[in-house]
Amino acid sequence: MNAPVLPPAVSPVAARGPAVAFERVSLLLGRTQILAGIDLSIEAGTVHAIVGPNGGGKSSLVRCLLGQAPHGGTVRIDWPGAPGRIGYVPQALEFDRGLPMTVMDFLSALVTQRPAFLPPKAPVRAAILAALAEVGMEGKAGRRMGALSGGERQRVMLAQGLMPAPDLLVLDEPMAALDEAGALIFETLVGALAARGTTVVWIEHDLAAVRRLADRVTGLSRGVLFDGVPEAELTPERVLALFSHRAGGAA
Ligand SMILES: Nc1ncnc2c1ncn2[C@@H]1O[C@H](COP(=O)(O)OP(=O)(O)OP(=O)(O)O)[C@@H](O)[C@H]1O
Repeated sequence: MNAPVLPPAVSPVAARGPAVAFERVSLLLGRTQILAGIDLSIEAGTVHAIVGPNGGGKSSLVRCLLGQAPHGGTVRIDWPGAPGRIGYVPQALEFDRGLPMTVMDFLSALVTQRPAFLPPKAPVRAAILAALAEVGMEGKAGRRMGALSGGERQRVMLAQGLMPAPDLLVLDEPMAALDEAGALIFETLVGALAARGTTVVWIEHDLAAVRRLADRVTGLSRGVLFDGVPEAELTPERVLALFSHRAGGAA
């Protein structure tokens, strides 16, 4: 029998995610200073939320973390042992309504090395179906990506971030298009990942969800405006100051 290609989406095996350190991180795009002097520590195995106004640099910060932006300063990912798996759920993506690609095609193209549109091998197919079930998308593997609703697409993106279970999970506004049931599924998944020691870096606008789920929260608007435990940091005054802060401007 072939060894399974992918472990279950969320395995109960104890694991520890990495710590992440941003040291004097800056990002200049054109003449705009997107990030300036970011010093930030994300502890291993914590759920760490990043909040802030539109354009404040949250997605840019995670692009620096993922090695996708030409930043200054240092980003360190300190793994407890050998480097583990990084999962990434990007901000909502649009798909052409006519795109002839099913949910199964899309996920198997992302998680296997096989040419797109070839049916995945049985263990991969089983892992994809399990991940879809975890995000409440059972029975929808044959649907076209272009025919999904925004929330369904978001659930598929979440499923791909879980395959296989990540040790570091980076989420960019994962709840944006989710309905109440989807938000509940998301919260349950984050709880399960936190319980297995995954480090979760989570960009979010829903501050109530951040209060419920996050161990720590950073307020970001070009620089770090606050950083700490949500109950202590998310005071009405801090939130008002953060969201009225004007980020960007010429360097
Ligand atoms: N490739 C780019 N070139 C120039 N400017 C960019 C580029 N990408 C992003 N920006 C600018 O960088 C700033 C920060 O964008 P970013 O997407 O990081 O913000 P954000 O905090 O994630 O915002 P939102 O909450 O709206 O998603 C914005 O002003 C944006 O216009």
